[in-house]
Amino acid sequence: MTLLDAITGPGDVRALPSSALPVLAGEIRRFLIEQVSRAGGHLGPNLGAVELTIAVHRVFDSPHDVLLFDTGHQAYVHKVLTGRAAEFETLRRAGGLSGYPSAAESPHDVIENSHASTALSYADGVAKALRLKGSARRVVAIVGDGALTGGMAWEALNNLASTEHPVVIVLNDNGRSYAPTVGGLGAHLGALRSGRAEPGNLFQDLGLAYLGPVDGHDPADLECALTEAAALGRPVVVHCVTRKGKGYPPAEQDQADHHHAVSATGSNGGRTWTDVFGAEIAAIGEDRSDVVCLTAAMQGPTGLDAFAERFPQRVFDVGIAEQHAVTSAAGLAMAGLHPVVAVYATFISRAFDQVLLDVALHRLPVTFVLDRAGVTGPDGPSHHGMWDASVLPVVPGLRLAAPRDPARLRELLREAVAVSDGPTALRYPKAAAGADIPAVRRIGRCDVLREEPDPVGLLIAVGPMAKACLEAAEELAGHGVPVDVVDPRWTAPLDPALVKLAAAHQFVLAVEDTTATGALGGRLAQALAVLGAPTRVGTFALPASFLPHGSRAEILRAHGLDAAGITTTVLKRLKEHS
Ligand SMILES: Cc1ncc(C[n+]2csc(CCOP(=O)(O)OP(=O)(O)O)c2C)c(N)n1
Ligand SMILES: CC(=O)[C@@H](O)[C@H](O)COP(=O)(O)O
Ligand SMILES: [Mg+2]
Repeated sequence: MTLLDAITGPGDVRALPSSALPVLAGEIRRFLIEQVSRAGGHLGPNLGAVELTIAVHRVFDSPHDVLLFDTGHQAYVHKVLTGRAAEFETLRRAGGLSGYPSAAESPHDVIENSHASTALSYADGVAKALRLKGSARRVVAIVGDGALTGGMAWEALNNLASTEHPVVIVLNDNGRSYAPTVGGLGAHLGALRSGRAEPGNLFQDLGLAYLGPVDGHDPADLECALTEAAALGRPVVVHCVTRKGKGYPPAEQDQADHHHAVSATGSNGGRTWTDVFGAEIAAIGEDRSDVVCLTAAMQGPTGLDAFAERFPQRVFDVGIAEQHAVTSAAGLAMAGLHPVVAVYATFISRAFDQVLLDVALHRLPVTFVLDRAGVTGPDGPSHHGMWDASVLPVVPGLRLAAPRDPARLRELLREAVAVSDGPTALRYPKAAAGADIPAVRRIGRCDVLREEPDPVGLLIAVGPMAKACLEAAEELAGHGVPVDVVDPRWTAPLDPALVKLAAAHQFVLAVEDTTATGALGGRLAQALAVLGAPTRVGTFALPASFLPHGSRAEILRAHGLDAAGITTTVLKRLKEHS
């Protein structure tokens, strides 16, 4: 029986003698390495948070005290210490443990959103409420150095600094996001870590108490500092210095790669959309010296490494700061360049105002490349890229494209960076990019992929849905239901040629890897209604809800967005209207 076997909750962690803590930490590391290497997930961040999380649970009393994990990818140790070790076999799998805190799993879990830089704002709000309710519960925010590069974090610190709220800010400083933390803050934290804080202390200058730097892998140091912080009764930063991947040499030596380890079964193989983008943007960089790229602390994951290697002066990592990235891109465009902002689709939501009023209002040539669009998979509801294709079409002058295959990604990316009078955006999923799908002919901006002599309907295959739509069309032909298939390529604004093509069919179904609200199908239906066309238009997309984690294929299949589901839906809807 190991110490870990006996941990059913934080009470068991607090009951351990200090002498047992290094043994427990070692057991937890071995457990994480085994579990995460098999299932995939955030190995490096969690190996770095072992002692820190043990200390937090020994000094504070969750769930009476409120523990707020920023981003939440480093909460595996928290899950182990709150009685969920036995469920780790199911980590990030459909129906199993989430890779982030989940209130449905435990009363110890609070923030479910995996978007960084939010924990201090939650802490500010929770602390204000507890104060008004006369509660003595304490509030603890565990925040990474990378998350501190997000603007929200400083909006919250600005507020917290003017209060006497007992908020303990555990700064988990390993000096990195994926890559080393950038900017003046990265340098300042480095100076504080080394004790060379000649320019003073940013946190103290704001009016916050500061304790540190503390060895984030020394249980006694950590408990002493957290106990002192808890007794202060005012907002305090406990600056813990940790190492990402601690205790596992491969993760310590290649910290970026082990930030998010792929499962032992490996990825689904094959060239990904990100690979295709990465090669093409580097080629474009050769042809267009005005093209520059921006990343929000995710140069590698968004495929910009090749461009950065070739053009180091033309790629800008702004930290986890998507809002700043977009408006800085607006500045770059105002000064005559063509910026490409590469972010995951889910994170562009954070910068909608900047896209709308800092870029589009000025009709600036900024191109947004939205990776991980649509159903993302194991990262769960706040990582699915399900809202960009609904919100971006309301931006006046913005053109949105969805490539169906590698050739179209290259083609549409070049079309996008050739636009000089407004913003453009491309979106593609976290998946193998598959083979090229040739067009029969082009109408307007659309590619006709299949054309029947006497079709009963039209499938509008948006982006990566093309393959499943063509397979469905083949199945439908076997049922004596011939349908045409068209790929719009540019999904917003609506192509008049697409509207005209749809008006020529009795039945049209738009198949989309995005939430149904605001999708292309709805906008097409409105346009056809204005024309008075008799066409029946349907949208076949994801529900307007938060989808749990699982594999991309499982989730798409569950919502009928595979060939079989599309076939069934077409037959069902044709029958309803017969
Ligand atoms: C708004 C937002 N942008 C990007 C990401 C992707 N992301 C996940 S973890 C991470 C790095 C976080 O660094 P840090 O806060 O220092 O935590 P660490 O992994 O070092 O423990 C990033 C950029 C995110 N989760 N949220
Ligand atoms: C927590 C976070 O936002 C990232 O680490 C994300 O989990 C990475 O996902 P990918 O594996 O799709 O790059
Ligand atoms: Mg970090």
